[in-house]
This record gives sequence, C-alpha cells and structure tokens, in this order.
Amino acid sequence: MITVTNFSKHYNGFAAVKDLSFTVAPGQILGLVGPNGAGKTTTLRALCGIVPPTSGHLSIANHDIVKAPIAAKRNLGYIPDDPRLFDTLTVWEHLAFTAAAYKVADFEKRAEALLESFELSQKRDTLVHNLSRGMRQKVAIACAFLHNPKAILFDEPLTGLDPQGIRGIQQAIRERARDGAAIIISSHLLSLFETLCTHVMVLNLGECRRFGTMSDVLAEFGQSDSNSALEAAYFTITQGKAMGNV
Ligand SMILES: Nc1ncnc2c1ncn2[C@@H]1O[C@H](COP(=O)(O)OP(=O)(O)OP(=O)(O)O)[C@@H](O)[C@H]1O
Repeated sequence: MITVTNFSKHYNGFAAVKDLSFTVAPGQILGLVGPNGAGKTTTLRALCGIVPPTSGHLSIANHDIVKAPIAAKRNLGYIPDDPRLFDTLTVWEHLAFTAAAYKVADFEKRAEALLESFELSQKRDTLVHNLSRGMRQKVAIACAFLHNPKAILFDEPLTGLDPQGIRGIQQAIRERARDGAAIIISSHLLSLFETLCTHVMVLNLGECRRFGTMSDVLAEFGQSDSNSALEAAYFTITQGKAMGNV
C-alpha cells in the first residue's frame, strides 16, 4: 500500500506539489501523468525519502517515509528516470550488491530468474559500463525487484527500451502487481497507460486535476487507440504476430 496524505512540496517558496492525497492498494497500478514540471518526479522522490515533504505524510506499506525510513525503504523499489549504476561492477555484481544491501538471503536463484526474464543472462558478467542504455535500465529494474518490494515506483521506465524490452517490462510490471505490489508509473507514454494501469492521476502545476480508475477516466474523456494500433502493427511486421495483452 502506498499512501500520500496532504503532501505539499515547496522549493525556495515555489509550490511544486500542492496538497496531494491518494492511495495505491496492493495489486493496483497508478499511472501518473502531466506536463513537464507538473510535480510527478517530486512526488516519487518524496515517496522514496529523497525529497523531504514541506507538509503532509507519505507512507510505504504503512511505514512513514520520514519517521521510519528504513522500514519504508525495505518495502520499496524505485527506478528513477536516469538510474545510476556502478560502471565498474558487472551485472551480477549489481544484483549481489543489492542483495547484500537489502539482506536478501539466497538471492542467486531469484537473480538468475530476473536476468532470464529481462534477457540479460548473456550479459551477467559484463561491466554495466559496456551495456546499452536499455540494458542498463533493465539492470536497474532487476535490482529494484530483487527484494520483492511491496511498493514499486517507476519514473519513465521505458526510456531507451526497444519494443521487445517495453513488452517485457510491461509484463514484469503486471506480474508484480498480480503478486500484490502497489505500483506507480510516471510516464508521458499515454498509450502504455491505457493498457497497463488500473488507475490514473493527472497532475498539472502541482495539483491533482483528475484521479480515478482507468476505465472511468477513459469513459469520461474518450479513448484514442492510434498508438496502440501502431504498436500492434509494429509487432505484426517485426515478429509476424499481433500484440495482445503483454
Ligand atoms: N531541486 C529543485 N529545486 C527547485 N525547483 C525544483 C527542484 N526539483 C524540481 N523543481 C521544480 O518543481 C517543479 C516540478 O518538477 P518535477 O521534476 O517534479 O516535474 P515533472 O512532472 O516530473 O516534470 P517532467 O515531466 O518534465 O519530468 C518544476 O517547476 C521544477 O522546476
């Protein structure tokens, strides 16, 4: 469960987020959308404890991120828009380091499965410095999943991924939600949200303009499927099959 209650954030007097309240229950996937500067990253960074709130409360699995940061972070996976990795560590060493930090016992089997699902097994012993941007993104996601967090925050998770990678990450996000994680995704890829998210919040200038189930919001504002159709065409052309639910 992710809970945000009357959260506001001011930077030197500038109100980046104003009195935001919402919850994301286990199994739900909230899509956070809004123009540049709307306050999406600020909200995610506050939920991680990187940005202290000016007022209000944010909690992860019922642990307040300010009052009980260790307990909150133990239940949290965060994939920032520009994940920072250690260039001199291999893919496997990143997973081992993450396992040690989060005290994940017997992590090897789980790490192998994550590498397999993200098509990184061949890169297991490669320095991340020598990976492509999309591969680095997948390493960051694999590390964030390793401790089986109850809440996962993605900031633009699909940047730099190829269509196959996008499909894989969408599938992984759905699986994590099915296993009971509460998930927030911030992205400008609205076509992705239509098929992936159970809920959507529209932020603008730091304020919540709309928050509801995806079906309610689509019914209210109408659904454009041109991008989804484009994706389907892509998979039909490149892989000889139509893209269904991934
Ligand atoms: N450290 C900071 N100091 C001062 N102002 C900041 C800081 N971080 C963000 N802001 C401001 O807060 C506002 C919200 O920024 P934020 O990064 O949360 O937006 P966003 O919705 O994630 O935007 P984008 O879609 O461009 O990533 C912006 O006006 C931004 O300039």
